[in-house]
Amino acid sequence: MHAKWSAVDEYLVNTLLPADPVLDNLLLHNQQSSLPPIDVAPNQGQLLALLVQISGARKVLEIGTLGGYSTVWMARALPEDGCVVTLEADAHHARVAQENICSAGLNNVEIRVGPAADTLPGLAALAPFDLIFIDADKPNNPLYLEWALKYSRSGTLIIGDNVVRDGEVTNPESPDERVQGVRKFIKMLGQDPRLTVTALQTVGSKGWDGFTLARVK
Ligand SMILES: C[S@@+](CC[C@H](N)C(=O)[O-])C[C@H]1O[C@@H](n2cnc3c(N)ncnc32)[C@H](O)[C@@H]1O
Ligand SMILES: [Mg+2]
Repeated sequence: MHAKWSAVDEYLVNTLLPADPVLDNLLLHNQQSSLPPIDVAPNQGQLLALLVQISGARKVLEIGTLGGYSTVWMARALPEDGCVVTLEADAHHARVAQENICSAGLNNVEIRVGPAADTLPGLAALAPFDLIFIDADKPNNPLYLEWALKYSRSGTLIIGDNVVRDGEVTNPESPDERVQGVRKFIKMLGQDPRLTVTALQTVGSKGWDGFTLARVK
């Protein structure tokens, strides 16, 4: 089944998305730098870019940079005065991301290095953000949602990545802390009267997963 999911993704990406040597090189550089291939898929990157544009976002906050693949998708979609602030705990990942962002010719991205729990409190002066993409260590998703809400305004979009985890998200007894973090995150989203929220499962080149999409009322 997975082979077919990947084949469909390949077909859709090749048919719908323009060839993009900058992003191809970015992924190659990530691979050569031994980064894990856990970036969003190209069609999901394009979805993030579309969400930036549809929402008219100018200020984007990303939690979890890796090599900056999703960062570049969002940064490119911004208007001229827009910016992405992206948080990364791993100094090597952040260095590779910085190189990738320079190679992509972008000057609207700021990487803050350190555990997001430590760097988030320093972003108050930049808030509110218009779009917040949560894609880091999943056990901390509940904490990141609290910060996202603090740094939001009416209309802010909050996106949570990798919330299905091969279906394991339905298992309340899961010993996996990432699953437990995501389960608590989803419960918080569902119970928060400030949010309109949905979630979608996805299959494709990245397996079986999904994301949440919330809008602050
Ligand atoms: C799934 S990857 C991000 C993928 C990226 N958003 C993309 O799609 O191209 C998660 C990243 O979060 C980082 N990370 C893990 N724990 C973190 C923390 N406590 N604070 C900030 N970043 C963290 C990891 O080092 C990793 O680079
Ligand atoms: Mg992800």
